[in-house]
Amino acid sequence: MTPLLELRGLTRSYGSLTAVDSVDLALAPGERHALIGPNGAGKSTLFATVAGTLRASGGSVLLSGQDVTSLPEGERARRGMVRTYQHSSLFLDCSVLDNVALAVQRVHRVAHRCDRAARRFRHIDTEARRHLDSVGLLGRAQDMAAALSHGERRQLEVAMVLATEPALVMFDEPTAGMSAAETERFVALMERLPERLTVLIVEHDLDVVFRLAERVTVLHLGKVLASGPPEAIRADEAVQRAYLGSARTEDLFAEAGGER
Ligand SMILES: Nc1ncnc2c1ncn2[C@@H]1O[C@H](COP(=O)(O)OP(=O)(O)OP(=O)(O)O)[C@@H](O)[C@H]1O
Repeated sequence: MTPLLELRGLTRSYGSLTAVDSVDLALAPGERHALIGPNGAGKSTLFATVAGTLRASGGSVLLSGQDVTSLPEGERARRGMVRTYQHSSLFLDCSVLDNVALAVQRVHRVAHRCDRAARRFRHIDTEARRHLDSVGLLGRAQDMAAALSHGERRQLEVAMVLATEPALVMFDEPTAGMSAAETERFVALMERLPERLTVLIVEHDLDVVFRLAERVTVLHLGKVLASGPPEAIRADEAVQRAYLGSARTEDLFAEAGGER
């Protein structure tokens, strides 16, 4: 089967520093894949290079077998590869519903403005409400986005991503800054995402990673140190050594062998 996402020798340098070094990776359609690694391992750089936010210095990125390496981020998004940002990308002075309507409009290629005209087409309104419902925010549809809590804003961003009808969604540390309750709600939302969606997630909270991911890739010094199912990653001695001395070592092994 053709991988939904494939990286072949993907490399990104900053001057003489090779932050991402010849990374090979393949995600099957519908796979939930997490990218982890100690601080400075190259996760953010790899993520941005895959999304097209950063240019690759070498190697290639293939989406459903098509080489997208030379395409800018917007064109990759139009082809179904959508990323989230650590900082919010919402229109805070628009309603919650209008934020999603704008995302739906982009898919239907209708000119977008944050006012009532954004929803003058019934199908856009219906679609936007459906996506809001799927993330549990339909009850907040008429509120301003600015009135949402941090966790709710992240839920709204998921609705906006879903509205673009992506094949691959790349989440950049989605639970950063969330309370425990918000994280719990967010993980439940991620677990309810449509099965056909392929997900790549960079996440520092290893508890979240081990709950959501079917496969985990560990980066260390820009290279793939290990890639496999969560249980194998936890048991991997090279991974344990890479995390040694990091505050996250405990997270990595806290649940080893335990049930979730
Ligand atoms: N814009 C930049 N210019 C120069 N070096 C950079 C730049 N961005 C990152 N680096 C370096 O590249 C390496 C990888 O950094 P990157 O941020 O990708 O790692 P990371 O795994 O995401 O780290 P963290 O978990 O701390 O966010 C590090 O050595 C970092 O100092």
